[in-house]
Amino acid sequence: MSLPKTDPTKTKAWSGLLEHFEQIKSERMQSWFEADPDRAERMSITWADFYVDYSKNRINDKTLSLLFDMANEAGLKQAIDAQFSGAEINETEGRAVLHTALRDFGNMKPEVKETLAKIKSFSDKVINGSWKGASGKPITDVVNIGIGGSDLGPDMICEALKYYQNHLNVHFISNVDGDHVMESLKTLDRETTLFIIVSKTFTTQETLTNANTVRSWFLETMNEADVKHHFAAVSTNLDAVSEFGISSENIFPMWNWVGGRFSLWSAVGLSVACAVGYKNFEDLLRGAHNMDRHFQETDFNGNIPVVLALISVWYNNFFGSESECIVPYSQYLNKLVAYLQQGIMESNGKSVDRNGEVVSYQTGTIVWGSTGTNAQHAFFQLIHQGTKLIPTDFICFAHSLFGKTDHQNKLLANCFAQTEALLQGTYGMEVENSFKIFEGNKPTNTILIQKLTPQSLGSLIAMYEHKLFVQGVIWNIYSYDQWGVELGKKLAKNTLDAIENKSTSNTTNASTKRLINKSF
Ligand SMILES: O=P(O)(O)OC[C@H]1O[C@H](O)[C@H](O)[C@@H](O)[C@@H]1O
Repeated sequence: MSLPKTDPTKTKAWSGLLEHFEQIKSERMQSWFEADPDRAERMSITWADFYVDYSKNRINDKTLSLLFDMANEAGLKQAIDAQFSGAEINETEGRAVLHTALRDFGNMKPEVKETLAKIKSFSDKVINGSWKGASGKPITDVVNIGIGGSDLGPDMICEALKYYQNHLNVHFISNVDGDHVMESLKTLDRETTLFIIVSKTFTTQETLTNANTVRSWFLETMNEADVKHHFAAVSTNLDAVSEFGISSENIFPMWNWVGGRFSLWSAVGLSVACAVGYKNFEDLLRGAHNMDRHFQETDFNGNIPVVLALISVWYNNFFGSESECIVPYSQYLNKLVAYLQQGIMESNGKSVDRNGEVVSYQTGTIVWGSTGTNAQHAFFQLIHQGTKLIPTDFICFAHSLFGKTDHQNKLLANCFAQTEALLQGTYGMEVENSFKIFEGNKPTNTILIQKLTPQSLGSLIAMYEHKLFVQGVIWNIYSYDQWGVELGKKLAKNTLDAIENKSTSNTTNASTKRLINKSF
């Protein structure tokens, strides 16, 4: 089983969409709402504790039907089956893509089960204090050292599930910036801190540099023999971890069939299990699995990731939208966008198709955003009155966690009101002058979830994972490699040699040469 290799622009549906776009590109959503009282009901999906309203989009039934035709012609069903079957759909790296297998409790690989049991026992001990530091004190602080997929996921989840957090403080050291490392260490007590080094490859320059610096700092007052009480690691490269000096009982495996940006469901989530307890970590995984099943089993027209992906393709490839915005109305989700940026942009930032040909159409969207209501007072002006069409996802929760009704009502009112303002603008209204005109007709999706729980959070993240996969399938690209990151890494190595040796004789570019010389 492999991924189909269909050029989307050669499908019948693509030609149909081009023609259809010309017919409806200037139509106003407002008039569709007025003409069709069932629009909101028809263009929404209720699933588990999710209500997804996609009616405020510049689509009609014909658009949807053509988009579904395109998905069929692109072989989306076959692609979904190929992914879940464990086929090597990451062909350029010769790997399967099975992050979904990490959360499939009914059908779990023995090595995954075993690792989950190890995560449970380790995190239980750290939380209940039976895991002792070298001097016999319980752990108070857990520090995750990793970058990219080995940092963004756990950091985002720990922040999102703060409400469920126990007494442990969690910290994240990611950037190779030494100031970041030293700032993070400033308040930590060596005797009560546990460091988890997370790196799929265990070759990442930033993580290894940071891990070495932290170990030297640790050894300023502690002994080599104490390391095993304070350092754990998560990696596929078990030899390199042992070489670093971490004892085997503190090593957690991960596997090549889990991409870094999809790895929070593996032992990469160890800091999450420590922060919120294993039960909540498992609930997160179960929530993701529920979304996996929805994605795998639901017809395209009721399938949340599929519908959201196709609508996004519609704006990207027909309206020419370059970016999309994500605005969660929950301060807990303030790291969600950074996390999704890696997932979405590292996956779909590709310009060669699955046949090895340079694409003739747009692929990966630029994803950006921040939490509401803060974003309203920052960049919303541009979405409302700027010249660009920026489809926006509004994510909100029906119930808050602390039950502050007054705040919650205002938070939701702002969220819903923004989608309406973007839809209506001042169209048909009398305004004093042209500066006060809001064009409106700006597309939004609203994802209303009952409550922020580990389970609903798991479902939400899995929703975006599947959405990006569907887009990659349609664009005929390989979403699961990331060759583009490699060149910069190579050049950084050469440049480091120049900086360290204070010599630019091997630096060819004049601008880089001057920059290096100015830094001495
Ligand atoms: O987990 P590591 O092997 O240290 O990799 C960390 C990160 O490295 C690179 O930047 C990759 O592009 C990312 O996908 C990965 O998450």
